[in-house]
Amino acid sequence: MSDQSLAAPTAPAETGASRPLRVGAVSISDRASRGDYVDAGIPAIHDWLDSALSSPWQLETRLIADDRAAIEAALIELVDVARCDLVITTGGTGPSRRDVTPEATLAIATREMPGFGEQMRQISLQFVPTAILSRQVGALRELADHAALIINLPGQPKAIRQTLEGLQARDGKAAVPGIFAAIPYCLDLIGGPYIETRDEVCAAFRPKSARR
Ligand SMILES: Nc1ncnc2c1ncn2[C@@H]1O[C@H](COP(=O)(O)OP(=O)(O)OP(=O)(O)O)[C@@H](O)[C@H]1O
Ligand SMILES: Nc1nc2c(c(=O)[nH]1)N[C@H]1C(S)=C(S)[C@@H](COP(=O)(O)O)O[C@H]1N2
Repeated sequence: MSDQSLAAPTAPAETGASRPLRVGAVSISDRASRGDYVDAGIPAIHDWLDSALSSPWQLETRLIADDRAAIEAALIELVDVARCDLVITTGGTGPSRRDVTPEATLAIATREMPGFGEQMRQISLQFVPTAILSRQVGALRELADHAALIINLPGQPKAIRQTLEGLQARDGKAAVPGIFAAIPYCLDLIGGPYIETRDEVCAAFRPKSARR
């Protein structure tokens, strides 16, 4: 975890109530980044956000190799320079030697948000027994005047929708809620824009007192 002095603990985060959500999408794959196959990670993140978000948003994308320094640099640039509110990574969360996305994320983060990793593994276990192999984390990077939530998704492109959206039961209710249901309120709390979702894809949950 990076030096806590990055965040000024008493400083209010930048208020972003009425601007578009800025999202960073980072696909981390040795083979996709050198062109062995076409990257499917960024399109999957884009398409899911497009289906789920009803309020305005913008996307900044990066395709990089499983290289810790490159991942850290991309995350820092997306938060500090591009001023993303939310950064979604895909790939590099497993146990292979080249999988270093969680280490890079925690190295540039100010605080971990353990619920995201826990919930994503719970969701993924409904789809694949190897879900326990993902070391994915969620974390905040907090600057004096801006903050972002960073979440790691597995590299398998199908996992992107599964973890963000969760699993619907036959009655249409969420059998296992996707992690995105908690993201709008998390963004409220860290000073990001107030975002809205399409209930049929992802019903955002906010306490009554936080609804507008
Ligand atoms: N960015 C991507 N675009 C398309 N398919 C991908 C991508 N990342 C992973 N996959 C697919 O998901 C599978 C599992 O992903 P995993 O992250 O374990 O790949 P990997 O073995 O680490 O290799 P690499 O980092 O070169 O993608 C891959 O074998 C590939 O079929
Ligand atoms: N939803 C979902 N989660 C998943 C998977 C998947 O196919 N779907 N693959 C698992 C596997 S096989 C691995 S090794 C880990 C890490 O994958 P990564 O290195 O591509 O991030 O994610 C796990 N989580």
